[in-house]
Amino acid sequence: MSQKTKIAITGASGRMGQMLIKSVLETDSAELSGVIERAGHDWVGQDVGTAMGGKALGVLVSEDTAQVIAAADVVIDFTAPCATLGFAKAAADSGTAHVIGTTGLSDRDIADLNALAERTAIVRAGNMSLGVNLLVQLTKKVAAALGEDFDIEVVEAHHHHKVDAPSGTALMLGEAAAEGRGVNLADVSDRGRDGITGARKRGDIGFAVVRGGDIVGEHDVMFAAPGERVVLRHIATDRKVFSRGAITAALWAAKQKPGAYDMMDVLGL
Ligand SMILES: NC(=O)C1=CN([C@@H]2O[C@H](COP(=O)(O)OP(=O)(O)OC[C@H]3O[C@@H](n4cnc5c(N)ncnc54)[C@H](O)[C@@H]3O)[C@@H](O)[C@H]2O)C=CC1
Ligand SMILES: O=C(O)C1=N[C@H](C(=O)O)C[C@H](O)C1
Repeated sequence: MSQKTKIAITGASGRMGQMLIKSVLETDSAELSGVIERAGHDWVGQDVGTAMGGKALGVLVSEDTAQVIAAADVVIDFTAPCATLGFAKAAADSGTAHVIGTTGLSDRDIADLNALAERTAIVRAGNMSLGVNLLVQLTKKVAAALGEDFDIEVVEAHHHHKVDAPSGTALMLGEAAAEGRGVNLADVSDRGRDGITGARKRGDIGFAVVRGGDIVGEHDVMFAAPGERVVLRHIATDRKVFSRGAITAALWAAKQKPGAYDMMDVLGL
């Protein structure tokens, strides 16, 4: 019988942390080897199953990042940028593969993660769902096919707890559109319209952000020309789509050499 992949989860009490724990438990080829929460959190020291309101799982919530990560084949991390960098250092030190869903990372954070990926496999994506990664590919193709007569706007909507904007997914879609057009997103990105902005600049890629209620995650890429519009849309209604993608990435990452990977590598898209 082949051995199960040992998976550790960070941010155990979070919206995604809890969803990821459930997804690991539903995966026959994986076992939950440990869970981490930030130091001083109420859940630390409790059985994670009972902390989540269910039956005991025999896994205690730990604040000992290095120990939990070293004991795992792969750590899945959907938390916050400052925490993710610390987890990545621990994962590189122990050679544990690292799947990162955290968004809001700065260019500097990403450069630091790429350096750490020389020591272990890191899979990072602003969205781990199959549908969004397909949408990224479609966006690149449509942007390459349509010229600058089509203004590109990325519109995203999320729940009122979300702390970063535009979403990681919106930025992935913007990057894909820019790549399809053969331009750098940084040169054409328009992220903050307010007041007398002047007319839209031809070739810009605009971003618009909605925050409200319990919206799981919705993304439109609009190509708007005089007389017609093409709209590519993804709507997530259940966080399971992200956690299932992350488990697929984790099982894949555990077998990879050190390197920086994304969901396109995992899914072969
Ligand atoms: N890539 C993807 O497919 C997806 C990414 N996300 C991203 O995942 C992240 C988390 O989202 P949610 O679960 O909704 O947030 P949340 O606020 O519900 O949970 C965040 C978790 O991180 C922990 N945490 C925060 N700061 C920490 C620190 N300094 N050290 C240790 N732990 C810390 C918190 O205690 C909490 O358990 C966000 O960046 C979000 O954008 C969310 C869904 C899908
Ligand atoms: O914070 C969220 O909830 C989500 N974050 C990711 C993002 O920033 O794109 C992915 C998903 O849309 C949900």
